[in-house]
Amino acid sequence: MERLFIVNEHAGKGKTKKRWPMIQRHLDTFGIRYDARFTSKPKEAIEIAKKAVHHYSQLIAVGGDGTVNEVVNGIAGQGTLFGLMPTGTGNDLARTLHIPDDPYLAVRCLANGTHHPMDLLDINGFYVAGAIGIGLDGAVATDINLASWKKKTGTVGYILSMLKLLLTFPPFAVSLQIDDQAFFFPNCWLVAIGNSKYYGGGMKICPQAVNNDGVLDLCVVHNLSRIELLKIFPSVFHGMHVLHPNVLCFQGKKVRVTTERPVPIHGDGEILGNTPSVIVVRPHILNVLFGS
Ligand SMILES: Nc1ncnc2c1ncn2[C@@H]1O[C@H](COP(=O)(O)OP(=O)(O)OP(=O)(O)O)[C@@H](O)[C@H]1O
Repeated sequence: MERLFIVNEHAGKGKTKKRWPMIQRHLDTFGIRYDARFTSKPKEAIEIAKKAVHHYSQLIAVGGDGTVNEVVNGIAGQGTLFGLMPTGTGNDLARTLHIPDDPYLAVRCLANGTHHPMDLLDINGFYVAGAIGIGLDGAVATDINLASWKKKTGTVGYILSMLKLLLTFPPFAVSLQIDDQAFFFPNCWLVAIGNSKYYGGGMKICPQAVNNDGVLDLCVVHNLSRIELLKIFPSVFHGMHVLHPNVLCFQGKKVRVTTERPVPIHGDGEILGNTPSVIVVRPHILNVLFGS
């Protein structure tokens, strides 16, 4: 068998459970033969994917960005083709790869089989397909992941967490070593490192990021009052925050992040511990199926 679908029925607050039978019908319509495995607990998709690379030439994640990152971590560097059916809440990688939300159109993309190599971010041996956030947004991700009702309410939970942390999270001093250049920001809110443009369900945090250019893009938000930060926040959905003089963009291949106190890190919404940290771009390490 050529294709394995790894299905997280818990992704998308019940959406995946409803969508999977539709996806199956469309797969039959297109005459696509496949096997399917369902995850029974968090992180299991990594193990399923690791074993499946020996038996399948294509692995397709059915879920959101959490499921995507788990499958990606099981297959990166193995040459196995990676595809996805977006049935999660945020679906940021699907947005980047132009894979439609509609199950019929998503299956049609898969049937067309257009693929290209893509870069990934490597943080302490863990791969991230979209973007990493350090500081304020890491604290927001932590807050949401700790309160399951906030996860369930989606955007409402996100906005409530963001407002709470905008009022309470203290800025931090950060040293960045980007390749051979050193920077210091004494009053920083967040450092985002993008392989792709999006995180957090459509926030264009690193608008210049291209996921197959062999470089990582950084966005540093610093030296703003809480009120100013609140004011520029909506502009991130259009990537216009980078026009503000206190939002700085950099590019590189490797970044070392050192902070005066440990601050939280997330990768595509999953909690990845605290600083200090080193993030490296791994060029063309994953072959991905994409839409038109
Ligand atoms: N059987 C399971 N029971 C509970 N949780 C699971 C199970 N299988 C996987 N998970 C976890 O579900 C979490 C959420 O999945 P995922 O991120 O794909 O969906 P989402 O949060 O709705 O979408 P997005 O990340 O795009 O917003 C993942 O962290 C994954 O580890």
